[in-house]
Amino acid sequence: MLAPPPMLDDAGNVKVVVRCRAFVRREKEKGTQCLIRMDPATNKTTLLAPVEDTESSTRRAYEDKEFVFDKSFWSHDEADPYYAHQEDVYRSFGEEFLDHNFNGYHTCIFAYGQTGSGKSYTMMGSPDNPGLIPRTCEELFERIRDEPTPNTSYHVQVSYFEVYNEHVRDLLAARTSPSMYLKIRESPKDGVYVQGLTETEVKSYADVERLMRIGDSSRTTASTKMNDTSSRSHAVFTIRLKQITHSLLSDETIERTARMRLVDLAGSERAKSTEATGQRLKEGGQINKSLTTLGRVIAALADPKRQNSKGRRPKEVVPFRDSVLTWLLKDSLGGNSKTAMVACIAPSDYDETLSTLRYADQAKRIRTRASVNQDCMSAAQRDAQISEMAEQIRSLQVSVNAATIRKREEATELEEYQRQVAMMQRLEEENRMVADSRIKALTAEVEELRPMNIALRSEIDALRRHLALALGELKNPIVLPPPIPGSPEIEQDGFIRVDKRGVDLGEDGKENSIPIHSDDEMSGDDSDSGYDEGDHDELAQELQIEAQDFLKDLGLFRRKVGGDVERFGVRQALHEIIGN
Ligand SMILES: Nc1ncnc2c1ncn2[C@@H]1O[C@H](COP(=O)(O)OP(=O)(O)OP(=O)(O)O)[C@@H](O)[C@H]1O
Repeated sequence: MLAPPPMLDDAGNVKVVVRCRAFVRREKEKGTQCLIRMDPATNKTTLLAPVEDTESSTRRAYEDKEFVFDKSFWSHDEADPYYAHQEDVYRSFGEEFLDHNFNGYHTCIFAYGQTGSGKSYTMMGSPDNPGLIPRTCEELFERIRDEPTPNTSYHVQVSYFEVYNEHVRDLLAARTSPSMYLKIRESPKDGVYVQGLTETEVKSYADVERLMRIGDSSRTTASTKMNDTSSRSHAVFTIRLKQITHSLLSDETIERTARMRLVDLAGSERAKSTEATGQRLKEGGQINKSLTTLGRVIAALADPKRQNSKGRRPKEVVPFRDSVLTWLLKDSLGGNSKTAMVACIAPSDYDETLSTLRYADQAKRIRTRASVNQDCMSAAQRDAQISEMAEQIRSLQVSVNAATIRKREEATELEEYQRQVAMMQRLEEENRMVADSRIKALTAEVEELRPMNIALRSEIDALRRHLALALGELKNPIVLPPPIPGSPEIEQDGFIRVDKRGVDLGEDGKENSIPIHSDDEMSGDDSDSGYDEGDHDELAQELQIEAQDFLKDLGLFRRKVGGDVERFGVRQALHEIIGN
């Protein structure tokens, strides 16, 4: 059978208890006066005005202050019959809060007080005197073992983190350098949570003890004037209890999830008392800042105007987000949680103790509205949920597979691309090398052919000059003086036999070169001479045409040589020409 059905929505005030510790060695040595009186019967706590210090220059009027809380734990004098041991504190309300968890409520217990006032002692304690956290965990497993609800399976998870200098650090994760800080997120379903926090499944109290040791050794502590092992951070230990009960009668499944938050806050401190400097002073500043924000949150939540707003939106916005601590405790202080505050006080410090008691007095006016975190599901609904989840898993599997294939394809494509790029680079390099060697070969060839080219040019020039002369001679023939009679060189027919310097002389009367006449003959009737001016011009014209053709051919020849040199290189061009 399931546990008796709890009230599903339970509004109630934050439970506030106060605990006064014993003198520590430092206080005993100083012979410090005890300023606290407690009446366990009425739960009244009185802060006594200190006996005036006659030597002090500042004269201040102190007065006794009285406060009533849900419980006053007198842990000052062990000989006192009302002395509150660790066990008493746990039995008084720790046990009750564990009941709430088994009923499906979220709970939160936080210890508040000045530095060295006994918060860590109350929450964690020592191996000989375990505090609220180990006792709660131990009893949780005892109950699961000894009084299990029939047809119920239990799942317990533990997480442990600290808020140090406004950063969240996982105390169950291996320490890193530099420290790895976690982000805070908020969702409509889960409320405020720490993203990526280690949540370890635990099966026994021994498992929890091991995790507590790991977390405690990782926590940031330091020695100050007020406390040898002062916590420099707020530590949040969370237990998540899930109970799944299946009723065979109705074939229904009931799932209850409860979260227990056990918070050991860093102590408020005055730099003057702790004599902190450097890093310790900075830490102290951050601690005080977050505790001041917690004070403002408590004041806003405790405001009677807010309490009476009855569903209307209260005017003042609670500054939860002003510090990491208050943001994380948003649910515990102002929402779905049953919450308790343990105000720890030192017996001797009037101002600090008064501040703590005022804080606690305000907190007791805060009302929270806790509800049972329970899901009830019929077999049909459960089956539907299972098949819906199976479908979701299937579609996720498909997208994971597709992503894997895509990734693989992308990798192959990338490989191919890189291969192609490398090949292109290789080809480019080879091309460059080929071009280099061609340039070298061409340069050598050009150098080799240069003298031949020069010789050809000069030959062409000579030919051109020669031609020009020949043309000039044809246009303006040389007129020789009339022959001297009796000269052996002049023949009867009036023709000159040209001597060795010019044309072959033809004794035999064979054809010689151009006939040359005397002036007289030329000026007279020339019909008999067989040669006249008209013939001359004709011949000149023919020669000129021939010469022009020759020049044209020469031009064509040069262009062809130029083209071939361009196409085949000099040597090949020459081959071409010679071949032709
Ligand atoms: N109820 C108690 N009985 C005996 N000794 C106690 C008690 N409470 C605290 N002490 C001792 O007082 C000293 C300071 O306590 P503790 O470290 O718990 O203070 P704290 O409030 O956590 O300090 P801080 O804020 O600097 O971390 C410790 O030596 C602790 O053993």
